[in-house]
Amino acid sequence: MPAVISKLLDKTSSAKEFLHSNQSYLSKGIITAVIVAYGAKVAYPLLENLISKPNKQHDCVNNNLLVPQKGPKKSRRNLNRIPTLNLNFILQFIKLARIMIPSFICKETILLSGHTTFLFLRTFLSIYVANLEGAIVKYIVRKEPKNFIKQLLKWFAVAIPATFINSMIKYLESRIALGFRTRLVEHSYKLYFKNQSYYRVTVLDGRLDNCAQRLTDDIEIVANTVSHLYGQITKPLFDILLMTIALANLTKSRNANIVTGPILISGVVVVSALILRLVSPKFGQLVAEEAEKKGYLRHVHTRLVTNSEEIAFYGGQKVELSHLRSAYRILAQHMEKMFGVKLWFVMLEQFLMKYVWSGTGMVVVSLPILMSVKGNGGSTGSQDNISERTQYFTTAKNLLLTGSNAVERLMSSYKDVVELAGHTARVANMFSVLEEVSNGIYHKTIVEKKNSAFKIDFKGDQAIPKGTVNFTNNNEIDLVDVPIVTPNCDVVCPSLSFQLLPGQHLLITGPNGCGKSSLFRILSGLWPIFGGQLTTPKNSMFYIPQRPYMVIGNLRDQIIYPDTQADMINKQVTEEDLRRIMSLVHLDHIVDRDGFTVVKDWTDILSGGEKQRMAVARLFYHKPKYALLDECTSAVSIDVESHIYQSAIDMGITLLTITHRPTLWKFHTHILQFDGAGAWEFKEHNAEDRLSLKKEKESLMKQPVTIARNERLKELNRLLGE
Ligand SMILES: Nc1ncnc2c1ncn2[C@@H]1O[C@H](COP(=O)(O)OP(=O)(O)OP(=O)(O)O)[C@@H](O)[C@H]1O
Repeated sequence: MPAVISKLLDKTSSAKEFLHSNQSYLSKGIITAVIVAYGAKVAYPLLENLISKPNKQHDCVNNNLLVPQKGPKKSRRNLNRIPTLNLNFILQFIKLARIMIPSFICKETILLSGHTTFLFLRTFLSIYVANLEGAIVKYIVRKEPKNFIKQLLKWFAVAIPATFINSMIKYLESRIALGFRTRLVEHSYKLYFKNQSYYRVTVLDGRLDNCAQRLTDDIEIVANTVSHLYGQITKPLFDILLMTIALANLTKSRNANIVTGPILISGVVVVSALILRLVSPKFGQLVAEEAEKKGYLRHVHTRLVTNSEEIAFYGGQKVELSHLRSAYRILAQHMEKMFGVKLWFVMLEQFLMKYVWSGTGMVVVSLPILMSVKGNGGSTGSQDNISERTQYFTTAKNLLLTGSNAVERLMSSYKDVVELAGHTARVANMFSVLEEVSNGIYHKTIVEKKNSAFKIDFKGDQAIPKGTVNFTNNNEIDLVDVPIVTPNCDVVCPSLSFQLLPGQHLLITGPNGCGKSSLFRILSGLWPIFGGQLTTPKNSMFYIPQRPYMVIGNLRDQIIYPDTQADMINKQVTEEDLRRIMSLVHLDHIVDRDGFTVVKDWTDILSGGEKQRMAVARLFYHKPKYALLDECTSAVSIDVESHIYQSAIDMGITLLTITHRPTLWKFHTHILQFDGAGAWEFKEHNAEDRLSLKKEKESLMKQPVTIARNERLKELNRLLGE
């Protein structure tokens, strides 16, 4: 608008005179109007959203987010809101702000104070430069080269603090963003690792679609945007405030009491702000959807990397590529849609802010001229008067320009705030879900099973784990009527009871999917129990899966995991001890080859059998009371396997073994046999008996097929767990 005013004034000297006499009314009017307009712009949507009812569209948005179809009211309310500027956003933002700025005096507040000071200084500098430019123009008009050079040198001198202040503003903005991010990351890690939430949130709960995306990208965007918005909003506010004061001082002596212009400008700005508000796309929702789609694409990539060898063996690249393409296409289509709606919104914004406002400025400037009595203010005055007026005009124009830019920045930051709402919603939802999960509250889409022998209690869609878990120092495992229930509330076994004492080695058999590994998950406390009573020794169980996990680090780290080197030293375990353990599992050649300290990608460089033996080395290092062995030696040769089992028993470790290998029977004293239909049998086991059953089965297999033979074979299979 000031540019237009300037052009207009350049063209007509009478207009120059007019501005000279009416600057006060014009500048004050414009500034007041834009402040009013901005206030209306911000306040209107806030009020509107505070009183608005939830949108119907919510359900379909959140179906993508794996939100429970029939979730409890509180969580549904939180997750089903379209992220936008409303009360929910304010509450979520306050929650995050308290994490980002934990106390009145902390690193972040010190950085923010510094940032604010530099923003304030920057505004002062703008006023100083505006005055300086006015003086430069004055001396040009007066043709006074000496004074001109003096002012020009001042102008150059100002460049030094100006560049310093500008750089400091950018530097502090980045530092604040990093500070906020660190606080949010620390908080999220605390929640993510509390009570194994990282496992529970994916397996037992269904509310967070892609935690990794929220933990990384969303947190980063929230921190950066908040830090950026702080400057983006504070600086224009300072600009408007100080420019208004400067302009008021500048035009003090020329006050005019005309109100038509300010009213007209205020009206136009308020109406254009309302139009923009009315047609503004739901940026918060759009960015939340974009983040979700980006998260899915990342998830597909991660799966490909994790399972690259299996995929390569299968030659599954065609299918994987199609998954990746489809995930990318969904993201790209969404972004195209976003760019589309942004395009016409930005067009409208530019049209209203730049052209409608400037047009109104022209009208306001021309009104008093058109309405003034001929002959008034038409004189050109002396050379000095002209140069003074030119200086005055240049300064006022610069101040107006800065002020109007500030208003434009403020108004366009509304869009950023709405986009921030999208990311804030994702991060705040993640925090509340993690908090609930770490406290044992899970929500998942569950179809209630009516005809199960065990009845799960539901509150809404939330299954209530009613069983009790006692931790004991007696080293016994005792289950009384404990059902095996999956996270989807499938009852695999309605009631299981057995007691095991140290030295009683248990063999667990049964068909696939009958609940053998689930029993381990229950014994380890990963899955909640829905009934009965479980007594288990505390911190005395060590689980080894069929596909062992290799940790980042060197060979020593693989053996002692999850201990650290410091723990190992505390336990007075030496590298010599580790070497002995490695030779027990026949892995001494790896120690000779790689040593204990070389960091390698052990998942890739060790064979399947070596990885399993490494996991057993871990068991031997920790020497727990109980070992939960889930087909953990299926890739190990039978002779080494027998040697490993004997060593474990010799170390005093009590074994609970899931295996399909009959060669391992002899190492166990008890057997738990599931039939796959919910029934089970727990009894003492005699290795001799099993051997004779096995022999009987082998001889039956050689006999001709009869009904009696088949029936007996079935029975033998049941007894042998095959
Ligand atoms: N995270 C999970 N969410 C939902 N259901 C699960 C989950 N993990 C396992 N299940 C289900 O629980 C049932 C028992 O699984 P479990 O892993 O205990 O079987 P298993 O007896 O160890 O079988 P296998 O011999 O094949 O390893 C299966 O039907 C399985 O699909």
